[in-house]
Parts: sequence; C-alpha cells; structure tokens
Amino acid sequence: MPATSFPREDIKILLLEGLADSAVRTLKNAGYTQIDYRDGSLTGDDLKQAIADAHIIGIRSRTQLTQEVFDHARRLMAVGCFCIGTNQVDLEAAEKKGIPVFNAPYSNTRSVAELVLAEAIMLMRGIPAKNMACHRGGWMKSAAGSYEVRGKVLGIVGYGHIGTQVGVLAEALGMQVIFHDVEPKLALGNAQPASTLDDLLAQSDVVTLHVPDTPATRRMIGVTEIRAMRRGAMLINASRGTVVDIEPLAEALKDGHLAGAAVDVFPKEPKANGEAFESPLVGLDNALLTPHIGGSTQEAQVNIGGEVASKLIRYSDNGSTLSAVNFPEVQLPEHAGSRRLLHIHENRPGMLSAVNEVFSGSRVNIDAQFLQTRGSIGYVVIDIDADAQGANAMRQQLAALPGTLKTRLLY
Ligand SMILES: NC(=O)C1=CN([C@@H]2O[C@H](COP(=O)(O)OP(=O)(O)OC[C@H]3O[C@@H](n4cnc5c(N)ncnc54)[C@H](O)[C@@H]3O)[C@@H](O)[C@H]2O)C=CC1
Ligand SMILES: O=C(O)C(=O)COP(=O)(O)O
Repeated sequence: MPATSFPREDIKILLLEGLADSAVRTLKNAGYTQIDYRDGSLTGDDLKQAIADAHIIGIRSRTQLTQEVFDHARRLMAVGCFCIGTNQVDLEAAEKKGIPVFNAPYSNTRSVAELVLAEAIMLMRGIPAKNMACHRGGWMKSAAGSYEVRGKVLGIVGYGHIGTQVGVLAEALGMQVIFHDVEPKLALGNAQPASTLDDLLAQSDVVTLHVPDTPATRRMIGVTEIRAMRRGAMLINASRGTVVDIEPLAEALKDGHLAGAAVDVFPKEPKANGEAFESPLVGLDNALLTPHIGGSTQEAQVNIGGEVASKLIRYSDNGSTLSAVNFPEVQLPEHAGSRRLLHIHENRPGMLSAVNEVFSGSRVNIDAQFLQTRGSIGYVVIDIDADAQGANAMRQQLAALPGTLKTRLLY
C-alpha cells in the first residue's frame, strides 16, 4: 500500500447517522482504522466538538454542516454525504475552506422511484384512509373514489435521475407521463414535457415532486399551486420538505380539494428515531406519511456506503476529486515514484504562475502537473521528484503563498 501524507491510521473519520456497514468495511479495508461511528445525527456544540479533530466526516441528510460548523473543523479535508441531497451542507463554506464534498448521485434513485410508484397506486385506491379505518375496527369496502393508475396522468416535477426512473416505471403500468423541468430534458418512453408547471398541475391526476432543495424550489408548491391542481388529484413529495407549503396542503386534504397525499419529507424532521414527529398532516386519514425513508433500503444503503467511502479514500490517498459536488474535478493517475503535492487556492489570476515560481527557484523536478478550476477555487496537483524532506519543504513554501486555502502532501 503506498504511504500517504501521514499514516492512514492517524486519519480521524467521524461517521454519523448510522451509515451502512459497507462504509466502515470499505474504509477499514483501505487501512483507515480511526473511525468514530455514531448512530444518530449531532447538532450544536456536540457537532462542533465532534468535528473539531476529524479529517473526514460522513453524514446523511440530517446533519447540518453550516459555516459555523466548518469554522470549528480545524483539520477537515473532505465531507462524504452518504445520500443524494447535499442541501444540508453549506457547499460554499466548504469550498472556501478547500474541502471537497462527495455524494452518491444514483445509489438510492431506484429505491425512491419504487416507493413513489407504490404510493401512486395506494393513493389512487384510497388505501391510506381504508387502512386507518381497518385499524380502528371499521370496514370501508367501496369502489367510490378508487381508480386504477392505468391511463391516468402522472405529472413529474423535476425530471432528473429519480423523476425519469419514476416515469419509466409508471409507463410500464400504463400511466401517461408528463413532466416539468427548468432544463431541457430528453423525454424517455412516451413522456411529454408540459408547457409550464401550471399546465402540468392542471392536467395531472397524480403530481410527484423530484426537485432538489434550492432557493427556487423552496415553497414552489404553495397555496396557489395546490389549488391549481385538479379537484380530487393526489400529491406525492419525496424530494425535500422545503418544497411544499405544508399548511395549505393540510387544508386541501381536509376540504377534499386533494383526495390524498403521500409525504416522505417534512419542513421539520426529527433528528433521530425516538424524537417526536409533529406535522399539520398528522391525523389526516388521506395522508400517507413516511419518515424520510425514500432511499432507505438495504440495497441502496449498502451501495451508498461503498460508493461514498471509495470516493473519500481516493481523495485521501490519491487526490482525485471525481464527482465532488463543489470542487474542481480531477481524475488523477497513480503517482508511484513521485511525491504528490496538492494545492487548493483561491481562483484568481496569477496563482499558477506563483505556484510555478516556487519550483523554478528550486532544484526540484516536476514529473506531472494537473490544474482544474471551478467557481472561486483552483486545484493544482504537482507530482515531484523529491525525497520526503524536500517535498515537505516545497509544501511549506506553497502553503505560504497568498490565496492558498489548503495544501497536502501524499508520499
Ligand atoms: N426521500 C428521500 O429519501 C430522497 C430524496 N431525494 C431528493 O430528491 C431530489 C432529486 O434527486 P435526483 O433526481 O437524483 O436529482 P437530479 O439532480 O437528478 O434531478 C433534479 C431535477 O430537478 C430539476 N430542477 C431543479 N430546479 C428545478 C425547478 N425550480 N423547477 C423544476 N425542475 C427543477 C433539475 O433540472 C433536475 O432535472 C434530491 O435532490 C433529494 O433532495 C433523493 C434521494 C432520496
Ligand atoms: O439521498 C437523499 O437525498 C435523501 O434524502 C436520503 O437521505 P437519508 O440517507 O435517508 O438521510
């Protein structure tokens, strides 16, 4: 195993939110032994204290990594989001500190899509209310308000990885798929783009949301949009709780404007199992509520554990940042025979020449150099022919350059 800047067993890894065993196994197999594994999420001072000495942190969707938290993370070099969404991380704050953030963009896509399809069927059959009635000793045997999904219109808002999967599965059941996205998208199967969001809302029997949490999607489904949906239509939200205004949704379910809703994500979610869940939707028989488990399947979690842990290891061992969400992406070859210097800096004119200046004044030979910039940061990787001491001296000179955010040396 090639040596890294300091021994792998000295690299402290904090894993929160009960990540799958595959994450721990992958890290241990690569030689990382200092793993602080915790089942729940952390907040406030507990999080700041726990992250203070960590070199790598792994989280899921609950842990909020804010600017303030990053300010306490003195040694942090990488973040792994063991999920799709990265809205829980202040990506700009991470970027400004030279910390790449990795996620698993596809590993739970199918799990969410399957749940959504099942929910579409459940809602069209009025199962949430019938199930509740049975639990209360009632019997609601009736075809009133119960429909097949075949031939019905499914409106997908956000036609990305999950949205397209939902569309393909829904067509297999004979649904007619329309979609709305802010980007031009290749329509799969017989899906058709709606001309506007309003057009989609007006046409759909079931509307399902698959947009990320962004300033533009926050409360994008408010009272106006809910009332623009067809009377008796259904709404599914397995995206983020911020996307739907929950009070008007509760009202529409109570007054029958909407016949049902399936909601997996909420504006306020408990931080851990066992903490009380509160929502205006609680107690409504036509609301199918799930505790943010769209991506919580064995298959998804095992795959995510291996995928994100591997990305963190590659960055730690080799410097590669492929598929980082906030960082210049560099896919690097092995560096056997060379010492590798990583220099993360503010992306401003003259940085590269300042870096090269350091080498032109030295007797150190450069074997290879890679540069990539993105947004406000630049990332230079320099493979050099030097002994450990010489390489470390070069690293110190690079670290002293104005505009430097972080340097690392891989032996
Ligand atoms: N409930 C759960 O457990 C899970 C929830 N999610 C959520 O689902 C979201 C979507 O995931 P993916 O499909 O993988 O993401 P994606 O990035 O592949 O697709 C999102 C789509 O939304 C579109 N979009 C963005 N802003 C929009 C707007 N204002 N109006 C209309 N369309 C807009 C994008 O152009 C893109 O096509 C994630 O960001 C995450 O928040 C993801 C996994 C599990
Ligand atoms: O992948 C995502 O974005 C999700 O929402 C799933 O998050 P989780 O891993 O269940 O906390």
